Amino acid sequence: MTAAIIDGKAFAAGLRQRVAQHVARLREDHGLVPGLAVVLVGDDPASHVYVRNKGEQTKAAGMNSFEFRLPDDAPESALLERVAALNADPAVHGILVQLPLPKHMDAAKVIDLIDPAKDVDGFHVVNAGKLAVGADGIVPCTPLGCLMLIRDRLGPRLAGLNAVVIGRSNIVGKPMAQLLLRESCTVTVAHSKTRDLPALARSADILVAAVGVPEMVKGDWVKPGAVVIDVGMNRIPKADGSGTRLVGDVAFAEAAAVAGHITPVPGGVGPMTIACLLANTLTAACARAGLPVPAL
Ligand SMILES: Nc1nc2c(c(=O)[nH]1)N[C@@H](CN(C=O)c1ccc(C(=O)N[C@@H](CCC(=O)O)C(=O)O)cc1)CN2
Repeated sequence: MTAAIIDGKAFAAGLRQRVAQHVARLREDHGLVPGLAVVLVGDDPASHVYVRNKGEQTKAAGMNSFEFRLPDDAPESALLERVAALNADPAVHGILVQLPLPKHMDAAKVIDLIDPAKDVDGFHVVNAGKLAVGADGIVPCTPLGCLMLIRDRLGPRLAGLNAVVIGRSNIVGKPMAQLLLRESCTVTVAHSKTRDLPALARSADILVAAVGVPEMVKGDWVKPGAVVIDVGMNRIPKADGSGTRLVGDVAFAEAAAVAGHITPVPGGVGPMTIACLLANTLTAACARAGLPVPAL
């Protein structure tokens, strides 16, 4: 079997277009322009690229983009003050603090200060709690994007399928498991202490790898025909020593020989993250205005 490749880049482009159409209607019918504020602390080169892309894609969708930068050695209080000001700003519907933060800052404390209604990352405990109890809230972008890609391949009815999520982070693994549970999948969350992970992975109709270990999931971990979603983004040295290349948590060629559907890295889950951020910002703006939240 050779898996069908899930083109996250194309799917994300379609989602951004649908968001832009809703944004245009919101402006025409209600004079409302959603606004997204992104706060970047420090000099991490990858974060700078992600934040620039977020700004460009926000504007391309017809929304207002506000960007704030703080130096690497800024005190935590400066970031907390910025978040408090954005909470109070009526032009801002979504707030995102780019992670990772410098070591002297406590990400949990910063996220805790974000107004949950503006927490377009869906990382606040209020939004995590809403997801856990099945209430409407803001869902973290990467797992939301993964679910959209899974649904696109398997249809809306995932009930009864076995899903294995490798990784238990608050940002991806746990919300991914909650989303699949909400779809009535039978969900197992695996982690570094899981016994016989290859056998567990082989039981999965849906296998999500979000562990941060380059090419850890081998071909013989994959059930024939499974949907394999690779959230990993790992830079490893090229074989000829001429720089680095990006690989996922899945050994792509091996897994693609067995799976039914598989996301590549790059071009799979990654582009969905920013597209879902735009969708969450639209959702937050509609919710605050008391307007129906569009189905995307
Ligand atoms: N506050 C947040 N911080 C971070 C998040 C997040 O969702 N919220 N996620 C990541 C970074 N990230 C967005 O912020 C992000 C990462 C990767 C991509 C992407 O499109 N990746 C491409 C490859 C890019 C490359 O070549 O390096 C792909 O996979 O095709 C988008 C967004 C951590 N921080």
